Amino acid sequence: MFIVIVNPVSGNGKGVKIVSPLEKELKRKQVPYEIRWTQYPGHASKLAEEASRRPEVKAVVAVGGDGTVHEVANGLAGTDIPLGYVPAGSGNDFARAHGIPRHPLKALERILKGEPFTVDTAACGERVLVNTAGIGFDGEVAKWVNQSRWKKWLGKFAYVLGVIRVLRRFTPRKVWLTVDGQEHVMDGVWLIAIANIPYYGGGMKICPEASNQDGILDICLVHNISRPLLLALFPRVFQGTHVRHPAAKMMKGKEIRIQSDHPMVIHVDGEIVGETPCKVTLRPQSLRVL
Ligand SMILES: Nc1ncnc2c1ncn2[C@@H]1O[C@H](COP(=O)(O)OP(=O)(O)OP(=O)(O)O)[C@@H](O)[C@H]1O
Repeated sequence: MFIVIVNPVSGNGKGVKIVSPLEKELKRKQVPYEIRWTQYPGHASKLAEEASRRPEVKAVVAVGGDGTVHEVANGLAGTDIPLGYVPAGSGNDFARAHGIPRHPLKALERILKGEPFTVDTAACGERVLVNTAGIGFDGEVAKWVNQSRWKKWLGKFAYVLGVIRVLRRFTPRKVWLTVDGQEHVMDGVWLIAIANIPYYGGGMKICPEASNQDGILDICLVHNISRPLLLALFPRVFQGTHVRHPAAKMMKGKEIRIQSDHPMVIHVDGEIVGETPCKVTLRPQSLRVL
């Protein structure tokens, strides 16, 4: 039995549109399935957790964007039930990182092949991080994008608009960053990204070396840079060449603690989860993916 969890608001309604061809294909292939529609933010986690307790369930398939993957993975991490993904969002960074086809039927074909592999996740408070967490400037951008009506019209380009908007008013902070027990005290910190995959915000390659199969988290901290220089540096994140700039400090670690002189907004996989202080801990090989 496949449980298909669909977020009807993802991708400006794309999630809804692709359900009918998916159902047609599942019926044609005589694959037993159930469709579950999410009714509110957070519902997908609950549905996935319930599904994971049913012995007849072989996999849970998320249909939506990275927010839906995040929620379904939160319900499945630590269990043996694999996560399948049919992309229907605007960013689709999880799909990009795993080479999951954009075409729904091709993505389904891959799921039905049934070749699961295991990936790392990380714990951030109560949440399981699958893709990337962003603290500070990134958190503010994610907050702006999630609340903005522009996402509906601009898709992933809403993140670019968000960067420009937030840049004008963001104040860099003093940060105490502890990576595997080693403390770094940094002034003028704009952002700290903690990555399990290279991308966030719809293809921005914030930590080009990040991999969810290497047993370590990648960190990109940007500090001591003026507003105009940060704006000039920004386009380089799409190629991942920002890492060569002296304002970008790249690190790796398994346990990361962050404190700041002022609360900084945190997003986990694009969802706002709170403010600093926070702790992110690697959970190696904790999620099965199809
Ligand atoms: N029925 C619902 N009504 C309102 N919001 C929902 C519902 N179901 C899920 N959500 C919320 O919708 C939000 C957006 O979902 P998701 O990230 O999957 O799509 P997206 O924003 O289009 O894609 P992406 O994150 O890849 O850009 C998530 O925060 C999720 O919690």
